[in-house]
Amino acid sequence: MIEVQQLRKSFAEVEAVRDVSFRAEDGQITGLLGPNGAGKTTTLRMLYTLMRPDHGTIRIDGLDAVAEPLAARRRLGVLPDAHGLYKRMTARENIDYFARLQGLAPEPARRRGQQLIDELGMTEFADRRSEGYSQGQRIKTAIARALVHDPANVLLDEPTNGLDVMATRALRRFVLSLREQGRCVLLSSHVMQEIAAVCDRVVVIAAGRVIAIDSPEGLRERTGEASLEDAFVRLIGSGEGLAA
Ligand SMILES: Nc1ncnc2c1ncn2[C@@H]1O[C@H](COP(=O)(O)OP(=O)(O)OP(=O)(O)O)[C@@H](O)[C@H]1O
Repeated sequence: MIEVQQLRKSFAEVEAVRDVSFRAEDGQITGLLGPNGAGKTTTLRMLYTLMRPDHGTIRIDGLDAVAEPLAARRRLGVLPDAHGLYKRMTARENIDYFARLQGLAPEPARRRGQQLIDELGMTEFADRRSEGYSQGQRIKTAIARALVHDPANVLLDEPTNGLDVMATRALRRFVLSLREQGRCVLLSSHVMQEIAAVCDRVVVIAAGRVIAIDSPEGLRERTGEASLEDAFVRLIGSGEGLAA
C-alpha cells in the first residue's frame, strides 16, 4: 500500500508538485491522471526515492520512504519514464542482472526470469541483444526487470506510451493480472482510455495539485458527463495537454 501526504516539490521557480495526497490500496489499480506537465512523473520519482520531497510524507507498506529509501525500494517495482536497457545484453540477461542486484541467487533468478519471459510473451526476442528492440519489446523487458524481485507495489509511469493496439491490450491484461495477484498498482497516464480501461480509482492531478479522487464512474457521475474525457476536461477546466 502506498500513502502520500501533502507532497511538494519545486525546481527553482517551477512548482512541479504543490499539494498531492492520496492512498493506493493493495489489490487495486490506482491511476494518476493529468495533462502534460501536471506533476505525475515528479510525484512518482519522489515515491520511488529518486527525489526527495521538499515537504510531505510517503509511506510504502507503512515504511517511511524518505527516512528509509532502501527498505522502501525493496517493496517497489518501478517502470520509470526513461527505461534504459543495457544494449549489449539480451532481455534475459537484463532481467537476470537486475535479479542479481536485488539479491536473488542464480537459480531463483533464472527461474523468475523465465517466468516473466513467459508471462509477458517475450520468448521470441528474449535471447537477442536488446539493441534494436521495438518500443514494445523494450517496455516488456523494463517491466520484467521491475518485477523480478516480486514487489508488492508496482509503479508504472505512462506504461503504454508508444505501444500499438495489440501491445497496449496485452499490457493491460498484464496489469490486471498484477491486481489479481493482490499487488498495489499505481500507474500514471494522460490518456483517459488507459485509465478507464484498468483503474479502480483515479487521482486527477492538474498544476501539481490533486483535484479529485474517485472511481471512473464516480468521476463521470460527479461531473454529470457521459465520458471520462468530458469529466476530466470539466474537472481541470481545460482540454489542454490531454490526449484522447
Ligand atoms: N528536473 C526538473 N527540472 C526543472 N523542472 C522540472 C524538472 N522535472 C519536472 N519539471 C517541471 O515540473 C513540471 C511537472 O513535470 P512532470 O514531468 O512531473 O509532469 P507530468 O505530469 O509527468 O507531465 P507529462 O505527462 O508531460 O510527462 C513541468 O513544468 C516540468 O517542466
